[in-house]
Amino acid sequence: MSKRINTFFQPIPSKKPKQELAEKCSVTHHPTYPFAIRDLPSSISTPLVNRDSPEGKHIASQPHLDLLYFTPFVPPPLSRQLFHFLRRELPFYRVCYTINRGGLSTEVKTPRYTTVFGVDSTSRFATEWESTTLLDSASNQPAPENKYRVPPRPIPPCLDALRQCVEAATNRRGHYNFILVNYYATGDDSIAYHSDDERFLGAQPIIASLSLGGTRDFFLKRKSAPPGSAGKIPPPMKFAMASGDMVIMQGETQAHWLHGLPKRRGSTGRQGRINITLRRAVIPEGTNNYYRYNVGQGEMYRWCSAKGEMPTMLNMDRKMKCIN
Ligand SMILES: O=C(O)CCC(=O)C(=O)O
Ligand SMILES: [Fe+2]
Repeated sequence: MSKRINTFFQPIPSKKPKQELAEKCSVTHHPTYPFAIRDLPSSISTPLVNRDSPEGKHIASQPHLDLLYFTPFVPPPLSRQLFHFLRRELPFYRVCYTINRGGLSTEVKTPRYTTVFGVDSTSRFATEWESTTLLDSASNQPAPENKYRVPPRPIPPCLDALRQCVEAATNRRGHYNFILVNYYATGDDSIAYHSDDERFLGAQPIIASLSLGGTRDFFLKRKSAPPGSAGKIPPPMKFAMASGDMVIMQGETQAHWLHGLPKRRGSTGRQGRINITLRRAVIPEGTNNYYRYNVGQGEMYRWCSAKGEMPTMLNMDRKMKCIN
C-alpha cells in the first residue's frame, strides 16, 4: 500500500530570516552560502509532498547486486520543473585538484558541475539558521572551530524537501546527512566508473541517486568476476535514467560493483541533466572529502536564464552577478 508523503514530512526549521520576493518565493540565507537560495515555490512543493509515495522495483538479479529502481520517483512535469528550479537556484563549481600518481603530480579537471551540502553524523548544525556554529552530536557542545577544513553548508530547504521524500519512500527518516548535486551540461560531461564505498560512509553504504532533466545512460559493472563464472565478468548493466527516475544502491552493491555515466555524442547528450545523490557520512573525513571534491577552491558558477548558460562568476567574492 502506498502512503501519502505528507504524513511523513517534517516541517523545515523555520528559525531563519525569510525574505519575500516579488513572486512570493521565500529564500534561505546562510553565511556559508555564496548567495541566498530560494525555497521551493508551492507549485512544486505542494504536488511533491501530496503525491502518493511510489514503490521501487527491487533488482537483485546478479550476485551482490541490491537496487531499488523507481521509474519515476518524481513524475513529469514536476521533475522538469524541479530540474529548472535547481539548475537556476544552486551554486555550482567545476573543481580542479591535483593527485599524486607514482610520484608525478597530475591535475584533474572534474568533467561536470558539482555542489554539496551537509555534515557528517559527528556534528549537527545549530538550530539558529544564521549561525555557523556546529555542535558535537554526542556532547551537544560547540565543535572545535578547526574540526573541518572548510565550514560545512546546511542542506537548504529546497533540497531538504527531496531528502524527506526519499527517506519517506524507503522508511529511513533522518538517514541521509549529505546531498551531492552533479550537473551534466552536455554529453561531454560525465562521471567515470567508481564505487561510493569510502571508509567514511561506513559498511554497506546506501546511496540514493535521483535524475532530473535529460535522459542519460547509467551503467553498473562488476569489479571482478562473480563466483562460478569461470573468471568471466558479465557485460555492464545499462539504465536509461529519465527525468524523475531514481536508483537506490544498497547492501553489497558498492563493495562489488562500479557505476558511471559515460560521455555521449548527439542529441541525447545535448540536454542538461542534474543528478542528486543522498548519502550518510559517519566521520569528519567524509565532510572534508566532499567539500574538497565538490566545492573546491575555484570559481563559482550560477545558471543565467537570460543567457541560457552557466557563466562563471569570476570569483567576485563568490557572489552572484547574473540576476535570474
Ligand atoms: O550522475 C549519476 O547518475 C551518477 C553520479 C554518481 O555516481 C556520483 O555522484 O557518485
Ligand atoms: Fe557514484
